[in-house]
Amino acid sequence: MKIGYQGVPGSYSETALQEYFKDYKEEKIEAIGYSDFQEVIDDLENNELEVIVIPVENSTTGLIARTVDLLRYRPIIAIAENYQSIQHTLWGLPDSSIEDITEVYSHPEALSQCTTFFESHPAVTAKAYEDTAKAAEYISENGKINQAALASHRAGELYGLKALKKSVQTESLNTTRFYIMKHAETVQLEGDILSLYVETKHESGALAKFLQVFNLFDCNMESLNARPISGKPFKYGFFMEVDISQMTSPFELLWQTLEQVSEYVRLLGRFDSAIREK
Ligand SMILES: O=C(O)C(=O)C[C@]1(C(=O)O)C=C[C@@H](O)C=C1
Repeated sequence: MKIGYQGVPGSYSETALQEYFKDYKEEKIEAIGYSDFQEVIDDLENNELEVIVIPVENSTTGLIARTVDLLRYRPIIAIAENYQSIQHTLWGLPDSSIEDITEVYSHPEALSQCTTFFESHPAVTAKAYEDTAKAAEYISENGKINQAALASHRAGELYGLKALKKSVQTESLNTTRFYIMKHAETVQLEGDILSLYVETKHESGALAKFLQVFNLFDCNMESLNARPISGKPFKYGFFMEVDISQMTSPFELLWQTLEQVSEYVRLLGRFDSAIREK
């Protein structure tokens, strides 16, 4: 089975993939790293890949808009979620020390999870890189004593680097949530959590009407995020997740009602919570 992720070996996405599929025995797993989220998602849509693992939310910085914005109009669907504790280590060359460091490379998301480190080290410049593990690889290959990377324990070890500081992230409980996604045609929908994206009608109370449906169907709202709609300045679409475990009506009825009160609604995922007690 071909599974796509963004990054190179040692990235957090690869770790999420390995952990989620660790007990999978049906066929051999081929993990394929991509440099770009758009390409990973395109290849799932084109059936070049069977599954993808992508980060969608972080406990420190919130919605990962770079990825979820790409999911809005595509026939792909999340069938599960996975949570990873993200503990960033500052990795340098074997003979460098933290006082030598003036440039720190990492994925933009990882850099933004470590703002207090940069505030307390004003001489250090944050440099955006494709992914955390690739940044570690770059430090190793570039051989400059003043450069370091923020990356996982596994990435630092894989690329032969020295840990200059552990747990650099601002929040000790820093956690990233990943979606495990498949092509919509190949999916059997089940699970208590619905992930959806909606654009409401342009009339007063339209969003309130949409949300009222969840109240009527005994669905518990878990999250709501507004994102700008491309090509429509200052118009917003909404990402939301709801828990339907208390719902007694058929799913189809809920869905028909949501379609009636929206301009556009797409199911982005249906799965069981990986952390909530049943
Ligand atoms: O660069 C990586 O290691 C990734 O897997 C990407 C990513 C992200 O996009 O959020 C994944 C988890 C962490 O939040 C930091 C970076």
